[in-house]
Amino acid sequence: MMIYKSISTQTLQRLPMYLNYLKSLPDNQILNISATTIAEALKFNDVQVRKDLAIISSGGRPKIGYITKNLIFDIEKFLGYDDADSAVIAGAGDLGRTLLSYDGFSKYGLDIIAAFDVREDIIGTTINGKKVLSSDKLKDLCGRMKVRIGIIAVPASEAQEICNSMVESGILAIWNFAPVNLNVPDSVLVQNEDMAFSLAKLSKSLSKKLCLN
Ligand SMILES: NC(=O)c1ccc[n+]([C@@H]2O[C@H](COP(=O)([O-])OP(=O)(O)OC[C@H]3O[C@@H](n4cnc5c(N)ncnc54)[C@H](O)[C@@H]3O)[C@@H](O)[C@H]2O)c1
Repeated sequence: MMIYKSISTQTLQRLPMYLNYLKSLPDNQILNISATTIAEALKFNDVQVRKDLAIISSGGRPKIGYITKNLIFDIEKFLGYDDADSAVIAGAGDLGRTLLSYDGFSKYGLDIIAAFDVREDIIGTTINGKKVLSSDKLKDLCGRMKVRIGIIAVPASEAQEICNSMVESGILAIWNFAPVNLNVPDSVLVQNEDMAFSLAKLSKSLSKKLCLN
């Protein structure tokens, strides 16, 4: 069994890119792949790629590289994509509906089984085959179905309360899109998602670039 060393956020962010690239290769045509080839394809530094891959896979061989399908397996295993986790979404508004409509999450081991909302006109509807249930049912359903991931797409004012219900139901990880800092016990993981932050970074980089020109 591979014992993983600790991993930086930057490495963690690069792993899905390696995975996407490897999965984009034609089936059964590229049996072995080197860190250098991956680095060239993604325009990354090859020393960096070699270091990243060495953390999550022991399959690299000098001059041969990695067996492609084994490397895909090792990255998926490290990222937990090999074992689908059930998830629910709180809030089936604009963002919640968009997330529910995206089928690609299953590739990342995320199986969204239902959504919860408070609006009578939305409750009982189905979005992309997923039922929207009343928010009152969240605790009971998540507890019974042993749901591990909760996605928060409710207004900021409602986010902490819905987060509390998720934690009480046994949810272990929260993907939070609401612009609030959630209070959770240490045992619960929270990943905050903020497009405004990414946009601010982009806009700052753009103004720096324009100043240099
Ligand atoms: N992270 C990002 O980059 C990003 C991008 C867009 C929106 N957001 C945030 O995501 C959240 C949702 O945005 P939206 O545009 O979909 O809003 P929206 O108003 O379209 O949808 C919110 C939904 O939550 C429901 N809701 C309200 N209280 C609830 C509760 N207690 N339980 C369950 N459902 C409840 C509402 O009925 C509504 O359907 C907001 O907090 C918004 O700020 C974040």
